[in-house]
Amino acid sequence: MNFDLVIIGSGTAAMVAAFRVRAAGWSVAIVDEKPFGGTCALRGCDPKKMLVAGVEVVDAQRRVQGHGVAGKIHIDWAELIRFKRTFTDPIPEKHQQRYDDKGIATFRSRARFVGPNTLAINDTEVQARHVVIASGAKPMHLGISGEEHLIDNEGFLQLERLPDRIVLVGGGYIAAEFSHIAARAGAAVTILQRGPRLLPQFEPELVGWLMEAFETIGVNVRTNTEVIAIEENGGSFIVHTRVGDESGAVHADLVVHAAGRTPALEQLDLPAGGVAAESGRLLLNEYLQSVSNPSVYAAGDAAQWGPPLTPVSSHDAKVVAANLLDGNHSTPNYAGVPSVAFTLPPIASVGVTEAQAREAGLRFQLKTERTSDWYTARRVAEQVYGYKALVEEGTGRILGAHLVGPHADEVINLFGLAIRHGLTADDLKSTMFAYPTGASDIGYML
Ligand SMILES: Cc1cc2nc3c(=O)[nH]c(=O)nc-3n(C[C@H](O)[C@H](O)[C@H](O)COP(=O)(O)OP(=O)(O)OC[C@H]3O[C@@H](n4cnc5c(N)ncnc54)[C@H](O)[C@@H]3O)c2cc1C
Ligand SMILES: NC(=O)c1ccc[n+]([C@@H]2O[C@H](COP(=O)([O-])OP(=O)(O)OC[C@H]3O[C@@H](n4cnc5c(N)ncnc54)[C@H](O)[C@@H]3O)[C@@H](O)[C@H]2O)c1
Repeated sequence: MNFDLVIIGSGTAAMVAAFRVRAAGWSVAIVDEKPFGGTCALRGCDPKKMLVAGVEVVDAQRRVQGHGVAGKIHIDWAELIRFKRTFTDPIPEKHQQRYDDKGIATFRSRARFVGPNTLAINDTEVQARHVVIASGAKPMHLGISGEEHLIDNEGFLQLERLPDRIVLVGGGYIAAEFSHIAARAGAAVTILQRGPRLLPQFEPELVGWLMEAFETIGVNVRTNTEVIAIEENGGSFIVHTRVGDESGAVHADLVVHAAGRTPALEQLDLPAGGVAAESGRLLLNEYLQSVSNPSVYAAGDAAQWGPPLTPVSSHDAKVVAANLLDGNHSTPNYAGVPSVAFTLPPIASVGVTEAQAREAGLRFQLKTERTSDWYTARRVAEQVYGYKALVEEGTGRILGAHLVGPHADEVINLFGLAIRHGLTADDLKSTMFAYPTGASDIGYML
């Protein structure tokens, strides 16, 4: 079998690249060992946010108690998971149908290199003029005893029953988001974070304000706490920890991996394809092309050239498709990529942080404030609301914006637009945003 292009993976990066290259008339094949759809649609962003939709109601109910709304509601976990499945279950077949309609060949199998332009798929050797590695990321290997007891994001999002005691190992995006879901659904949740604070990707002050929300819902957050072993104990688990020189233990019915993800390259037999990698990362040039095998490109979480986020996977795929079709000319541009952790309320960030701006020697004006008394927060009885904004001296361009509170997940996109397209603080201030909306606060943040 021969193809102009074989794409390893069927997530966002693979799908976007496949459609673009196929539209130009190339023969294209997609190969994934899991059902088609990838992490975001099946095991990440989308199913997670369907669970968030349920617990948002519980959160709103808590906030407005005593403000004209009475009565208690609760999460029926099994029903919430069924609701999620109304979205996720049909996806693989829908994607298969789309590939069939466009004449893209599909393989449900693991792929590995057996030569620079040859892949082993289903025990068949497939020749590929080009290969795109869009194999995504997988939970990092922790190298601790009892690691096999961890479930990952896929397992958590499929739980038919919510266990009573849940431990999340790690303190980044997944721990923050899953803890907010599980605690509001009734579980006792503990986060064990090796680092000194939760969500190190976000501004420390804003994370500090958000910690009140973790306290309110009873999430037990332990920082500077490294998980060193997981022991099975008659159907439940003992999670062994180290805090400085002290050791400790936490009992749990479920232990979830939230300790980082790394490019999924192990199974690909990269040396057989002459594809260079170092410390678990592909060696790529600025066109997202392998430095050692020019037939091979990479996109999305597998490339990890930009932040491991869905819009980045899509952007990378467009860059790679353009380079495949018209020769190397397109390079990724990650300016203004917003990032949100979907806690309740959400925390969001785009552009440089204050620490990055100082380190880079940028000249900027900084405005930061906790704004629990602003109308946007008071209207929904939310205490956690605040921002930090960095505006470049001289040009007035927005360098960074960081938000926590109601609508942060939507408003951050306007700052993203400003950063990506070089808009200034005056441009944003002179824009008439609908009132009263989250965006109508932007003028006061600058
Ligand atoms: C729990 C969770 C929540 C997330 N939430 C968000 C969010 O809210 N917003 C956001 O922007 N991002 C979010 N992300 C990140 C986002 O999901 C990823 O950045 C994105 O899905 C990556 O897409 P991709 O196409 O690069 O890879 P993937 O979608 O991961 O696709 C890779 C595919 O390759 C397949 N594969 C791997 N190796 C092989 C092989 N050897 N042979 C065959 N197939 C193989 C895998 O089975 C997989 O299906 C989240 C991630 C997780 C884990
Ligand atoms: N909303 C979103 O955009 C979203 C949501 C979920 C996941 N994601 C993506 O998925 C990736 C993975 O998410 P994640 O939360 O697993 O990783 P992360 O990198 O956000 O956080 C991992 C944390 O685990 C800690 N850790 C590592 N080993 C540990 C140990 N042995 N004991 C205790 N703590 C330990 C680290 O200190 C780190 O802070 C992220 O990089 C993100 O890009 C994005």
